[in-house]
Amino acid sequence: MISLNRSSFLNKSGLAGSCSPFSGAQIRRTASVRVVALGSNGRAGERNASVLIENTLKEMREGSVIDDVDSKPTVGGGVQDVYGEDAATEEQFVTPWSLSVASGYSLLRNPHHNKGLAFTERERDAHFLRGLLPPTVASQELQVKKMMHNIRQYQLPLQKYMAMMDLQERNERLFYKLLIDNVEELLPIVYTPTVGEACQKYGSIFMRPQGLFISLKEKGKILEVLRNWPEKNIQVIVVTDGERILGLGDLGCQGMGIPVGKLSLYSALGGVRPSSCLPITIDVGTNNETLLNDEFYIGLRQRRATGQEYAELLHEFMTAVKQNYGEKVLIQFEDFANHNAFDLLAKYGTTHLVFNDDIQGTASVVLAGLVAALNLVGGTLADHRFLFLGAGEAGTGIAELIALELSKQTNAPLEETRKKIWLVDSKGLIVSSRKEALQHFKKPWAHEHEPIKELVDAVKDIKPTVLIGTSGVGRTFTKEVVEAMASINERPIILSLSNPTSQSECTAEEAYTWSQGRAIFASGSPFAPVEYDGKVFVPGQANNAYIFPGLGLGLIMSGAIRVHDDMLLAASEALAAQVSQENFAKGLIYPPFTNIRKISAHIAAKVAAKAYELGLATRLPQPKDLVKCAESCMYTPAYRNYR
Ligand SMILES: O=C([O-])CC(=O)C(=O)O
Ligand SMILES: [Mg+2]
Repeated sequence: MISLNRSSFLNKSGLAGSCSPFSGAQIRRTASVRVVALGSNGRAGERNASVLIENTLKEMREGSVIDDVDSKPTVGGGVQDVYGEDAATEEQFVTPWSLSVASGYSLLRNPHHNKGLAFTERERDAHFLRGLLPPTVASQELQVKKMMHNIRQYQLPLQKYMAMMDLQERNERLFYKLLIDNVEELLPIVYTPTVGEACQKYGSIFMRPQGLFISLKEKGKILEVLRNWPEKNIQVIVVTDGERILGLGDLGCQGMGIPVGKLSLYSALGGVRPSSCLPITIDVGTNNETLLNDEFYIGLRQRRATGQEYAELLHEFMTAVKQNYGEKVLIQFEDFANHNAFDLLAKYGTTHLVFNDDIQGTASVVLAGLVAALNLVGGTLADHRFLFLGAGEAGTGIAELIALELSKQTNAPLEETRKKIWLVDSKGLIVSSRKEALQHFKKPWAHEHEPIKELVDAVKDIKPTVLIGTSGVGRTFTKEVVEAMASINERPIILSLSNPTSQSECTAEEAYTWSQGRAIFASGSPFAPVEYDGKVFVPGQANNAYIFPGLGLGLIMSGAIRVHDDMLLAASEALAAQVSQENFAKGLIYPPFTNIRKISAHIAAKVAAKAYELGLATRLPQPKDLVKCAESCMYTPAYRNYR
């Protein structure tokens, strides 16, 4: 006997929260598929049932079940809850979708539906699970407690990472419950710094593939590859080509850890449903000799394709994504090398819903921190002078967003406000005499000045109030540099943004010690609190993880079709507004991650409001209360009850 256990039994309104973009007709049609399929489930109808199921699954895969139902506009953005699983409260029932042969075995092995020991007696009866589980029925809370206990036993962060990935592949809701309820503790595991180490060792620790791998071998077939992914309703893609993974450089195909990690934050921190998230790694080879010679390397064993070959593959990818998922799928570019990142953003920014997290997400989070820091140091943004070490994606991206904000605040042209911002790269201060030889994204920062080679001399000469590290090179904010900052400023603002921890320009301890406890410090990867001179200093984490989940949610829920710089400013403003007096009192310029879902809802609301204001939102009419809308859209990982 074959049973198709897949359906959506929704709450009465059939809405995924009060803001569902979902039409009733779609929902009825989806539900009826299940009724028909189960209706043919007797022995006599077995063959017919299996044909019907095949066809139904094929239809669902191709989207016709969901898409061709209604002449009215249907999905206008929003966080789709296609099967109503998240709309259902804990009291309401859903049916888990899984194809089984008179056994719940496949249900137990389906990470979207598996609840392990939390399957109730009733569910064990209804879903052929008897005997496949030991007799105990455990609550999700108890499972969380046990998992956290187990994870804390591991000595090495990488072991914790592997345990978390294993859980994600085994029981998705439990994974997200763990992550959401223990965000401060687990963020450094599923994200920076541990994810960096995981990418470096990805081939050796590789167990089950996560995400979609698109290599040069798939040229000409990318649309087919996308269709191999089991989920049809994708709303967010994070894509990397692995060439600049954090500050660790070219990790080729092993960069997959990054899109996987970023998207788990989309769901945990931003409430975007996991089934609508798609991690992708584009493998065009690697120039990393160590990996090319590593017998466990999982990617193409060739040097990187460049030029036309690269551009063609990327273009096929971008075209296929739009063709398969439509205009409103968000594509987040992540950890591309400078030479491709700026070009891809410029090329596809006008035709696709794209943003580059390293250029724009990082810029937004840093601007938020600087605006918040004004509460501690006083003055306006225009009263400050900014010096960067590192003039790549993050450096020039942040610089440009600061200049844009300054221009809006002071009505001065961008060319003028840029002059308050100075950048140092590996060859020294970026000045006009170097202009000809500079890469295009550095040219706007080539101001009139004598050449200066060393950072410390640039600090002494420019006298910045804010020093920002985006170099990808660890320990470059030396004692001399920090002391110079502290001799110029009562409260020097020092941001060491490079990731992971090994690449941070200085440690929290160094920043506080060398500035005699006067620095306002934040870093890209987390540092533990530091005790100095009998006082405890809590460093902030200036990481784009504050921004992209809320930004993405705002784009999706408004049905935005393009990302605009003003949305990044809106996100930044929303984040800065979430820093409380209590945080300031501790010297913090970012709120703690514990409240991140609330923060993301506020960011999403501001971003969506901006999308409506700019005429870039397609989900109409505009919901009245965007914060409520964002909150009601959010995925929650509590188990659903199965009928
Ligand atoms: O992933 C992170 O932690 C922040 C980021 O985008 C990067 O460093 O490339
Ligand atoms: Mg990145």
